[in-house]
Amino acid sequence: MKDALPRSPFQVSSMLTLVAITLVAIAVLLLVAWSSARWDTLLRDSAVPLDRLSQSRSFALQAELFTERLLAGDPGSSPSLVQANLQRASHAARAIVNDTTRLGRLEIAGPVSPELRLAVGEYLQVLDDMGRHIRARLVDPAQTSALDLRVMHASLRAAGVRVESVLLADMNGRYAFQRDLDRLIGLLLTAMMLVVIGLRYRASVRQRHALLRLVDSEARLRAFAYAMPDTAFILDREGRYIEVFGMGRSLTPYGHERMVGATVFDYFPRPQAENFVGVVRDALTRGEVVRYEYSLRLAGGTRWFEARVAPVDSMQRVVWVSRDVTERRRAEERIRLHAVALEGTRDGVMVTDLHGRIQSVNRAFTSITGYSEEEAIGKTPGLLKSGRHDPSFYRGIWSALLSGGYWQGEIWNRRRNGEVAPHWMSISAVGEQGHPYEHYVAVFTDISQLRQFEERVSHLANYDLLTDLPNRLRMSDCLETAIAAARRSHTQVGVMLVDLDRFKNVNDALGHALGDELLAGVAERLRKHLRHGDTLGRYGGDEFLLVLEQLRDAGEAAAVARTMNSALDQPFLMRGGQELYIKASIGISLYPEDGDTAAELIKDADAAMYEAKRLGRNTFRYYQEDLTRTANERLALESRLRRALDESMFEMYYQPLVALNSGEVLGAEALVRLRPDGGPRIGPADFIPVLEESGMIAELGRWVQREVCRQGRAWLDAGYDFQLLTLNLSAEEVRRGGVVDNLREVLAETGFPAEKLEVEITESGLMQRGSEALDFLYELKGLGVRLSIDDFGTGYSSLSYLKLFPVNKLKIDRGFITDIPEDQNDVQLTTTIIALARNLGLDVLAEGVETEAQRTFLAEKGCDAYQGYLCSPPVEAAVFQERFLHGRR
Ligand SMILES: Nc1nc2c(ncn2[C@@H]2O[C@H](COP(=O)(O)OP(=O)(O)OP(=O)(O)O)[C@@H](O)[C@H]2O)c(=O)[nH]1
Repeated sequence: MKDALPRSPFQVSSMLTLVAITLVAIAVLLLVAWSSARWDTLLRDSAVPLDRLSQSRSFALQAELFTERLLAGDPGSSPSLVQANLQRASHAARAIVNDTTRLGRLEIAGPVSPELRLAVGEYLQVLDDMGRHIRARLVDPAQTSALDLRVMHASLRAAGVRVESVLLADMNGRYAFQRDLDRLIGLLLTAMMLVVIGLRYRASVRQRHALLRLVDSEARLRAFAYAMPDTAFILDREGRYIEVFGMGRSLTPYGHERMVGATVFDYFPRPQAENFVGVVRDALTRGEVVRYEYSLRLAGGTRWFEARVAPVDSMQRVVWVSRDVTERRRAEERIRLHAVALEGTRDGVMVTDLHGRIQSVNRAFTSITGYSEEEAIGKTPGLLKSGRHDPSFYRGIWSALLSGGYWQGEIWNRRRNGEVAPHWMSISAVGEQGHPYEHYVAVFTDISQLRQFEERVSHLANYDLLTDLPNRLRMSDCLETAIAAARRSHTQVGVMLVDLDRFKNVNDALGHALGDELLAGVAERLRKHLRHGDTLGRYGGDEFLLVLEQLRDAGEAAAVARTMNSALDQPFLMRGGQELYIKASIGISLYPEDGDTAAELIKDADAAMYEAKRLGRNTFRYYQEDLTRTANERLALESRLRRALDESMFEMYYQPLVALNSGEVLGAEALVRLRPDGGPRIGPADFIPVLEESGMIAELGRWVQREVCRQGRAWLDAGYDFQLLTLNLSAEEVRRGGVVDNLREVLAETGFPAEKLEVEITESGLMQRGSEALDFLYELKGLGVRLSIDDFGTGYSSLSYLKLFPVNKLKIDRGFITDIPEDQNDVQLTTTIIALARNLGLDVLAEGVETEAQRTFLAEKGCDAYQGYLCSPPVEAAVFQERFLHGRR
């Protein structure tokens, strides 16, 4: 599109000047025309009166002449002719002031001045006198002589001269204005000439300036064109180089001076040259700038150019500005390759601004995290928070980025589907060189598989392939750790080496494969019998190592050894259907007695194991001989108790509970005893701890509850009434759970009234369970049974707890009663416990009352009831019934 140029102020003023000059010229021409017309008029106005005057004088002279000729007798003259001439002379003189004469279309009617009118009047006067003189001469020539006529004529001439001078004076006046007018016109013409000359001069000066500016501008443009970094050509439509500009011309393969005049066909292969000419013609045809990209083979290799081809319409030429875009194309290519690489990489990439807002993510980000680009952009990386790291972890990342601009490490992220996975992440702060940071770029890899692999490798390094048990290396570490922990907590660690007996025979007889299967079976069996917190490993060959932590005493290790031995009692069923039996010999060593390093303890256990082998296998041995003996005794007791449980060798004894004020037997405390079985006598104080440690206590507890309720029901059914039967719950029994359920079941089954059953729990047992005890007691209480706290005073009851416990009774431990009333401390304590119970609204019963003095003391202090030898020791049910229930039927 061609734009109309706006008019410059210079053009506008030039035009105004031209118009003004034209108007002035027209005015001057009009003035000239007017002046010339006036000149005509003036000349005519001046000539006509003079002419009339001259006619008048001429007619007067004629009249005079005809008079003389008539007098002289000339027949050609006559009086009428004289008269006619006189009249004509008079008429002509009058016409000077009165007559209007027409000259063509112009009417000459000069203004008549009074001076003229006066002069003409005088002239007519003289003419009249002359006419009279002439007529008088004609009548009487003697009277009036020719001289008279001559004199008259002279008067007439003088009057005529006066008229003439007036006329000339008039004319002079008129000529003065006309001359002024002519001078004015002359001045105007001169001024106009000067203005025109001035304008012409100014125009020529301007033209010169414009030319200079043009030259200057062209020089600038040329300098600019030469200095520009691009290459520019002016080409005609045939592809001929008209001019070459620009610094970039050095990039042209040919010296540009040489190029001018040549055509593109001289330098480029025909197809390419034709393309160039095509572009030139396209630009010319379309009349607009055409863009065109092309490449040239130059000395340094192929280079790319981007051309803008602009038509110069009027000349049928184009300006071809060509820029070397090789670097840009390479940069673009690099960017494209980077983008492709970024999109193609398996690493997740996330770019955030400095506030942590995600601005861009790649494809791998989406595949690793499950979040699409749209979902991620604008959010913060908090999107991926797994909850596995505490705030200080993230603070650490930020402080590393802010101080060093870089962080690298493992981070757990959450996928969109909620899965949590470990990622190895590097975060770098990035920005243009020399500028502050603008973005953070986080690159991360999902290392779940690597972790799994590492775990697998670590598993392989630490675990045995066949049995999947920790291997020797791992077990040594594990033992070291256990020793360190035991050292801190002052507890014992048991080390047990389990070596299969005659395993070689299995291999030899049945083959290695079956041996392997058996080994795996043994590992599985031993693992099943592990206690919580113990660790089993394969130490090598057919040897297993067991680390027992938090060991209370040596006996506990023996119990475990027995469990392991008996775990192998059952045959192993092989895949092939064979049943195999295998036994093991076990060596035990203890930390800290036998050593305080893993190596030492294992060596000791090994020695003990060889001892067990030597003693006939399928047994265990401590590293220290006497420990083995004690353990054996303990094991013997355990098996005796086991048998007693299995064969119902336990029985219940009942000790009466007596009201202190009335002496009435209120009921009995049921106490378990072991029936004589041929072995040494053994009381509850000895067997209850063993039962507790071996876990048999729960079984015994269940039996006791059932037996007491059964007996109570039987007595009630037989018509013996009593207030209550109490039974004991061991703290271990409570810990193992199931008491409430069992009791509920027993009460329901036996039909024994819950309100007649009292459950005693030791104070220390309750305290061990802390706040859980409260829940337990309420559950128990919910059954409707009574609750009492046994051995009160021996623990460290918190009063606040005591207030909360839903108990009915406190039982004062026998230890406080024995020395009453002699021991003042005991007296004081017992008195306080009784007062405390009263204050809390609880019943109070004293155990172990053996003397009357004790009974009296307790009665005085307000104790409710007692039990003890003063009334009766615990007795068999039948005896109790006989002695204390009979009278109650
Ligand atoms: N199948 C199988 N056998 C193994 C493996 N590791 C060790 N053994 C074999 O286990 C046997 C261990 O023998 P020993 O413990 O020395 O002797 P033993 O026959 O068990 O007899 P005692 O230990 O003295 O009761 C050797 O025959 C070893 O070859 C294993 O991974 N697979």
